[in-house]
Amino acid sequence: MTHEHVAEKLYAELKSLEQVRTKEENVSLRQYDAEDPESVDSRAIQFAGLLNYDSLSKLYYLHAVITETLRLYPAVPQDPKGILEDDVLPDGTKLKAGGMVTYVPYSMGRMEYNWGSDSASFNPERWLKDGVFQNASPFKFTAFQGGPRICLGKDSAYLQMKMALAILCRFYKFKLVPGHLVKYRMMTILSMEHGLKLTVSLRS
Ligand code: HEM
Repeated sequence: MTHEHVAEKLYAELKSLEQVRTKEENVSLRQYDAEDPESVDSRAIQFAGLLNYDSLSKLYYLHAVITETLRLYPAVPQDPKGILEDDVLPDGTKLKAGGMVTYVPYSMGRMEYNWGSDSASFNPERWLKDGVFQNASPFKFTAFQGGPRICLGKDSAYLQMKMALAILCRFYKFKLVPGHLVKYRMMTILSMEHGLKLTVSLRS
């Protein structure tokens, strides 16, 4: 299923970055205009110059799109643990040494109990309140695990994903090749059975 309205909303958010460029930034970016100011390379370099920790942290819709993607398609879909000693979980479940216990972000991200009746829908808006991103507990949104062993690279991962996606979604449109079968393979890392075939076209 395509979500063209999401791509257009994201594009609008990214375009708005260009309007808040300061005088100083315009001056420092001018050097790239010299050769061919209209080439996509030149414009992408200029745009990349607008991306920094502060500007990226205000891209709430982009943050919501990434988080909603990881809710439905967590990079680590299931996370098993070996049991070293007999133990009892807070709900009374008894664990035996030598066994395994697994939490499953793929299923937890789709539970109506957690996400409501539209849990299966891709809806970035669920993460926004008055346009501002609202975090969920890491025990509800478990793509990065929670507690003392939570992913140490979470912020770094968001920064990298936001940087790459901001440039790609500002300059290109992506369309799924008609008839291409999108199928996931559940492994330690969620991967795609047949890859993801897309047509890429340049935005103006
Ligand atoms: C979308 C990207 C990422 C996802 C979904 C993700 C997810 C996770 C998950 C689920 C765990 C827990 C694994 C376990 O049960 O032991 C984990 C641990 C960890 N991640 Fe990530 N990760 C991502 C990117 C990164 C990046 C970019 C870095 C480094 C810059 C990183 C560094 C770590 C480290 C060091 C741990 C081990 C923490 C510990 O056991 O104390 N991760 N990550």
